[in-house]
Amino acid sequence: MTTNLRSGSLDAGVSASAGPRVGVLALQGDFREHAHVLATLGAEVSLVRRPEELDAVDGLVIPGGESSVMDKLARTFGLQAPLKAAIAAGLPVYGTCAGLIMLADTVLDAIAGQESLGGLDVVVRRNAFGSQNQSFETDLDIPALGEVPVHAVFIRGPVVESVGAAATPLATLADGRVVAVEQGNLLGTSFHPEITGEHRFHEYFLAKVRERASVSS
Ligand SMILES: NC(=O)CC[C@H](N)C(=O)O
Repeated sequence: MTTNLRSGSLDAGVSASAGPRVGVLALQGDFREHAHVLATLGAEVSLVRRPEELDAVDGLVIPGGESSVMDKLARTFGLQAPLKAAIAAGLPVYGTCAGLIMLADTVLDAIAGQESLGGLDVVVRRNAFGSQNQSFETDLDIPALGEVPVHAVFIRGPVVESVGAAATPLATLADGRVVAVEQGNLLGTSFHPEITGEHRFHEYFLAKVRERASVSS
């Protein structure tokens, strides 16, 4: 895939404007797709690979990808501790798929030594729906996002096996399994709105970012 994105900034093409400053963790995974959606919605988007790039944003998206790799790279790049500190300090963070795994307090079926950042009071199970060729799409009723169902694509996604007292389920499959959760400034989905043209999750997240940016400015 060709791209104009570089660390810490977004080149013309997906133009930045005076919207809220939102970073996308760009260690691995589909960070370009998130950057594109966020820029389309008017955010001032930057890619985050270094602690100082994290300091410069009012919100962060952790993309889909491979959580065990993202975890390793976060530690290698010295980002794990700053990310944990930012989450604890109330930075709005939205994680999709691997990003949800990164935000979960407890991860089942992790690889040996895999760590999450935590923050979301949930237990998630990796690869809960099977392998890549068992990927599927479905429509979800998500009242918090309006009456029109959300088209959701699952690609080796995690399921939220239990939701602790601090977190709230936002979406469930027909069989009752939880696939989207919220906790204060944290948002996580098992699926990938960034690849379906569905912008309501990003809009919902940007509202949190704007609110926090206005309170802390
Ligand atoms: N699409 C995805 O982000 C897949 C997540 C991946 N299975 C993981 O464990 O991180």
